[in-house]
Amino acid sequence: MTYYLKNLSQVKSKQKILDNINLEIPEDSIFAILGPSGSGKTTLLNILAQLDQPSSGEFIADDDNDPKGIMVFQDYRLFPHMTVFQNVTFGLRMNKVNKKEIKKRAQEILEVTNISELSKRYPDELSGGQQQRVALARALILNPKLLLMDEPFSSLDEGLRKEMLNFVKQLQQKFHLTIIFVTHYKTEAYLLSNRVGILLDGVIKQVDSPRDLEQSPNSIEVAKFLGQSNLISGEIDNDRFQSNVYSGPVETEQTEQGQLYLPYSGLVKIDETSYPAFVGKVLNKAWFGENEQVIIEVNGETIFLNLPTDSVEVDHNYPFYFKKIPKVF
Ligand SMILES: Nc1ncnc2c1ncn2[C@@H]1O[C@H](COP(=O)(O)OP(=O)(O)OP(=O)(O)O)[C@@H](O)[C@H]1O
Repeated sequence: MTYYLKNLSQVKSKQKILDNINLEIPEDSIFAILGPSGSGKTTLLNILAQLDQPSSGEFIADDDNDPKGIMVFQDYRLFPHMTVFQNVTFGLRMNKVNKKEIKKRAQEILEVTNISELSKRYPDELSGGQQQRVALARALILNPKLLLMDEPFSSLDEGLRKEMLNFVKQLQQKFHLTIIFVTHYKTEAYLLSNRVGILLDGVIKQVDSPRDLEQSPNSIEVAKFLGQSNLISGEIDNDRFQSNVYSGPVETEQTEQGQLYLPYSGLVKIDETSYPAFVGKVLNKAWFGENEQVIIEVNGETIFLNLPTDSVEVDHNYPFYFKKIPKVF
């Protein structure tokens, strides 16, 4: 089965919040939607969960007349006066499923989500991570085909967030779920999914793998939103770029002026390739694991790069290379 978002638009208070969204999401996969605050992520998920109607367009599936996602909310939305067991089984009780079946399903789901021993506690007796597991269990017990996750881990600290992301990946594989996960954290989107859609001002600007997004953003808006890149202004003459940092061939649609896109990671290397970039002096570097953030000076301009640890030394000059012909927006 494949889910299709076709020409989806949403207008509220005469303001266009979503503008002609078209997406194809195969079942048994995780699709991440990455966008800043206010870009329309929640508005989109509300439509996919049938909590709201779009102004135009449709959400359909080729094997399901009435596709509807189950939401897991950012703020958990647990019922404070109910125990974990009562929260998790709420949907089944509302659907009048018999008690024996409820108990059996609850046992399985509580175990899978590692909260069996918490079943008698109330939400205010749980940590944020535990509450999020309860919210997940409450959704999973309904056997959803499509799970919609709205920034579910944004209030967790970094370590726990990574743990929960891994957990979601495991759940996806175990239950063959289709998950649409919205977030404004790039690392969350990249860790979870190999297919990420960038939502800016209600428009899906690009859908690609994390690597392709980083190495080949299709617009300066996407490049700026992804951050972690140097943008160098210069002149263009016959597909050749002229600037203080780099002068040479580029890939561009601009004709007079543009900005050279140099992401911190991935495009500029110290290893020799066919595309010489520039010579720079290392001013400073900061270690973070296998990579270092290196600050270099090129003809008076400062450039940030992530390079393999110990590949350069402070106060030395090095020739740098591009992996491929760089892009100018
Ligand atoms: N009912 C409404 N009437 C008018 N404007 C609305 C309405 N609902 C949302 N908006 C506006 O639509 C835009 C998108 O809102 P939405 O909540 O979908 O964004 P978001 O990407 O989920 O943001 P966040 O990450 O902060 O939750 C915002 O500018 C918001 O103010």
